[in-house]
Amino acid sequence: MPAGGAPAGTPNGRRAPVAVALDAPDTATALRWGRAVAPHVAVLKVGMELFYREGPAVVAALRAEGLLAAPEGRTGPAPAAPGLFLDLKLHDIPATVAGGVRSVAGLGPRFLTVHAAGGRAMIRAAVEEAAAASTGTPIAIAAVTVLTSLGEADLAAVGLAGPALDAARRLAALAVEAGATALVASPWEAEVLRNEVGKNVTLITPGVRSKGGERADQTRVATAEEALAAGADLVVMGRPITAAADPAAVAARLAATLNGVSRVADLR
Ligand SMILES: O=C(O)c1cc(=O)[nH]c(=O)n1[C@@H]1O[C@H](COP(=O)(O)O)[C@@H](O)[C@H]1O
Repeated sequence: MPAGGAPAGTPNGRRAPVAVALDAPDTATALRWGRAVAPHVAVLKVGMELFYREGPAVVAALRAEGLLAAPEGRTGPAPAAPGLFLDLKLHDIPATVAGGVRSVAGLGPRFLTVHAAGGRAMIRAAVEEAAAASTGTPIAIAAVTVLTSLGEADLAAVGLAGPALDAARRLAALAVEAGATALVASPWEAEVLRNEVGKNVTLITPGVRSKGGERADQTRVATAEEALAAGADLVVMGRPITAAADPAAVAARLAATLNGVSRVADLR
């Protein structure tokens, strides 16, 4: 049992560097999934489907059950519960984005997403507001580079100069320069981005699937092991876990497999 009395997610007591996307239609479903996976993973992600319907109350409900760490910060060498990844993908004029950050800062997210394509001033506004409004654990502004659902033809269709790797590099550099301390990209870009932004930026990769697994709407995909080996700190997984017959078993298996692969010991 790790210090702090947290349940052991992996054989050595570390939580796996996985953010489970709770893309649930309601709080009851999110709580059910959260109970199943929280003992095994470092982060729970609340995104637009759940947050638009349930609002801040869903975060309070997850915390009330001990499924999310308290916003005040660490209580010991091992986190008592997963951290909150609030995935709202803010993308608007700087003042509006700053207002959005201010409105959710009290929820104590460990990560909060903005679209890097919103530009330097917007990202800087988010970063500054996050620093000013944080009430506990610092909020990392995570800039989403090129969505993992997009392929090369999609980039061309929206007028984003590709290939995806170049677009991700460009957006990552801009975001880090504007103060973002986390980046979201596909596993395909992880190695290059890691080399370019250094080790102090948290690299988050969605688009994670098992070998031959159902891609659904994802395009630039790899396995969790591949993503971590390429330099990711945290992999995001939703449906491969939450749509499984037994999400707890899938999360436990994943945690056991990833134990030892991760670069960061107790991400949260
Ligand atoms: O910001 C994200 O988390 C994100 C960025 C991205 O480029 N691609 C992406 O899939 N995501 C999120 O990661 C999760 C992936 O879910 P699954 O495809 O079900 O594993 C979803 O909640 C997406 O909103």
